[in-house]
Amino acid sequence: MAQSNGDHSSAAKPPPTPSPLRFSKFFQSNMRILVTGGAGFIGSHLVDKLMENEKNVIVADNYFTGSKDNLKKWIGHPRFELIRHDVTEPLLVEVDQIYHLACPASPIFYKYNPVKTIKTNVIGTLNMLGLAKRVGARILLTSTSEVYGDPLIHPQEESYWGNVNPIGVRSCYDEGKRVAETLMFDYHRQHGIEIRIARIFNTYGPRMNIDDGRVVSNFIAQALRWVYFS
Ligand SMILES: O=c1ccn([C@@H]2O[C@H](COP(=O)(O)OP(=O)(O)O[C@H]3OC[C@@H](O)[C@H](O)[C@H]3O)[C@@H](O)[C@H]2O)c(=O)[nH]1
Repeated sequence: MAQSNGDHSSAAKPPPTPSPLRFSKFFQSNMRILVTGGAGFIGSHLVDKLMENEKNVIVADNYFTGSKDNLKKWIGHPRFELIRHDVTEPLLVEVDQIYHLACPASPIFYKYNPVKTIKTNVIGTLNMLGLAKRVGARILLTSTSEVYGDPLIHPQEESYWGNVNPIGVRSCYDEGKRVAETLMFDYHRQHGIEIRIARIFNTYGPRMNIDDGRVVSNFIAQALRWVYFS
C-alpha cells in the first residue's frame, strides 16, 4: 500500500499537525469515518470491521452495484448512518477518516456507462479530497492492479508506472483509477492531506455478485454451471 503522511522532503507541504486529541483514547473510540461505496462487496466488509471496532460510520452509496442488504445488520445502530449519495456530487460531513471505495469494480458494470465510471473516479475523488481538505481527514483510495494496464514487466513492483491503453473500453476504469491516484498525491503535495492508496485486485468472498464478471467469480460460476447444468 502506498502511503504518504507528509514525510516527503521535496515540494510537499507538511500536513497540518493533527491535534494531540486525535491520539487520545476518547477520540479513537469516537472517531467518525466516511465509507463511500460502503454498500458494496469490499466496502460492506470494511464497515463490519469498523463497527466492530466501535467507530462511528457514515456510508455514502448510490446503490449502482451495492445493496442495503449488505449492511442490514447495522441499519438503526446508533453509531451507523446510511446515505443514498452519488460521489460525483459534493458531500459535506464532519469526519476524521475517509475510505473512498465508490466505483463499480466489475467490468460488466463499469463498461455499462463508461462516462459515468470515469466521472465517479475523477469528480468523485476530487469531491472526497475536497472534503478531506475541508475537515482535515485522512483519506484512503481503493485503487486496482489495472493501473499497471498490460504490464511489460513481471511481477509488477508498486513503483512500476504501467502500460495502459488510454482509449480502450476498459480505460474508463484503468485510467480513471490512475487519475484518482494522481489527484491523491497532488492533494498531498499541494495541501498536505494525509493519504493512503491500496491497489486491491482479484478479490472474492461473501457478498460478491455471482455474475460479477471478475476472474475468480467467473471460474466458480463456470464450475458450478458445469457441475449442475451440463
Ligand atoms: O457511481 C458509483 C458507483 C458505485 N458506487 C458504489 O460503490 C460500491 C462498489 O462496490 P463493488 O461491490 O462494485 O466493488 P468492490 O467492493 O469489489 O471494489 C471496491 O474496492 C476495490 C476498488 O478497486 C473498487 O473500485 C471498489 O469499487 C457499490 O456499493 C456501488 O453501489 C457508488 O456509490 N457510486
